[in-house]
Amino acid sequence: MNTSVTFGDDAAAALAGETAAKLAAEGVPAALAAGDPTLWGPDAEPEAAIRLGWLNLPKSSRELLPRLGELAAEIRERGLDHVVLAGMGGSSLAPEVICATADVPLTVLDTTDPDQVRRAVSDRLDRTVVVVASKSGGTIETDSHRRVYEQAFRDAGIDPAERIIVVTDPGSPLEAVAKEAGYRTVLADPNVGGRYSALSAFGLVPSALAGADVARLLDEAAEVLPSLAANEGNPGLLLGAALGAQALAGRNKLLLQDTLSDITGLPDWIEQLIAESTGKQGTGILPVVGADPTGADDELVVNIGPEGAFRVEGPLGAQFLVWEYATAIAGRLLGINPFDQPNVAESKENTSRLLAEAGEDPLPTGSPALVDGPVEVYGEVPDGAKNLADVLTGLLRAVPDDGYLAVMAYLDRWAALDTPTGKDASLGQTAEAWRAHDPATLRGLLAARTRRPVTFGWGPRFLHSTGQYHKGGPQNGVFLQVTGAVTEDVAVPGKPYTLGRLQLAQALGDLRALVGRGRPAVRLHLTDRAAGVSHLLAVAQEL
Ligand SMILES: O=P(O)(O)OC[C@H]1O[C@H](O)[C@H](O)[C@@H](O)[C@@H]1O
Repeated sequence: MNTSVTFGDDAAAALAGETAAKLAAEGVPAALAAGDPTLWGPDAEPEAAIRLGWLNLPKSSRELLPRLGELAAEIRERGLDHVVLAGMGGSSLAPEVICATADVPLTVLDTTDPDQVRRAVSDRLDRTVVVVASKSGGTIETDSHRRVYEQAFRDAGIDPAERIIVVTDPGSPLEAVAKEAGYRTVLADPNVGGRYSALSAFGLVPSALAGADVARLLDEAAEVLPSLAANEGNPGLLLGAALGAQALAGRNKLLLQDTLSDITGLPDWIEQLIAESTGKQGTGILPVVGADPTGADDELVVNIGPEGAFRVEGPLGAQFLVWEYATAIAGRLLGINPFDQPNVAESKENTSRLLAEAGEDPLPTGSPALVDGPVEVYGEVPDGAKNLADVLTGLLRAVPDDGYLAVMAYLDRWAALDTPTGKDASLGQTAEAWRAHDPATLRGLLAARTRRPVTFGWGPRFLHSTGQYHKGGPQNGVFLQVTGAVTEDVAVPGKPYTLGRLQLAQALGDLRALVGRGRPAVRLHLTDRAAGVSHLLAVAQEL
């Protein structure tokens, strides 16, 4: 199956073509194919030297296939048909797309929300196998999920060693834990960064266990691989040239559309790849998922699939590789290191500090600037703001001409599915009821009231994705956090914090990093989650 990049208009095609030709004249495709770490300048070289393994994965990951086949057969034989993946960012976004595209069920756990974690843990525990995936082996969310599941299995009289499978880098603290506990472990290629790991053990292990055809994925990637070494007919070069050159020309908001392709949810994966790779040193490309084009000057619309002017067509395995390649190329054009994420650590450190300093006391939330029904508003609100509508209007007004509004919801992603719909409700009515209670609906409501891009992220998931861009990219973002009261918390065995406390500390830690940069940022706290979401959406609707 062919992989192609198509441009809608002559100007866009010419810009991409000229830029690609220049890169080809500099020998970039051959150098990248040979794994040359000098392509991003001397500062990036040490990191690039250990981050180009993704170019070999279509071949090297084949070695994993027999083991994956065995593991999948084993869990099937033991009747374990509920696969849970605990992993953040690069350790879960690819399997989510792979499994959604293959239409096989996978429960992804990339949250600290107590309700959402409880929802997963109380679902078919007797038939559950948990893949604990972390490259560094030190990610706090994933560590917490492992601890919560270990406890839940023990409480149910199940030996965790029969149910937990670990994917990590050789030598990580998680590998040591797994060895000690007797967990089956698949070690990943350490020369591949998290967000470039779709075709590594991180992408393949959970997907294979869930029933996706991962051999086919590698075939699809292997088919496009030879073209990535070429100066002509190289879709990765052309896409990267387009993304980089367009961003340099000011079109640095990348609207990702998923229309009529056979692939489900690829924009969420691209979002992390592009935002974390390019959003640094005050520059970068902001991916915007789920938005309609507004025609603004800084907007670049790219479609996955056969629709639209500027589009990338090809099967999922090839798309992964082509977008990774394109991101590396765009990084070179933007003059940044596409393999590090220097500003992600800052929020993590703030979170740890907040937890350590508070001890057993409540976290330092401050007092609300105003209260509107079930919504408390924290942070700087516009002068004279009397209610939530004034606050939202103020935030929208604060977005600069070249900026964006980021909505970040630290809530249960699936809570809207609990909305009672009545047993005779049609599919359409049910979907409408869910939409009306889904915090993600806020994105569209606010986007309808501004010409600037509005992004939406679930916290803490986005901290491992667009969070890097928010803090490291151009400082023109305006930020709206939503947190919610916790009525039933989840303990993290062996740790002094609960999930609810960790979640709030993550929100406050990131807020601190944003406010510290002088960015307008407000936290809305829902004292009653369901009522708060309804109120928030009703107010946004009426703006
Ligand atoms: O796989 P892990 O080491 O647990 O990392 C998971 C994620 O967290 C980090 O914060 C990075 O910013 C991401 O790029 C990474 O994918």
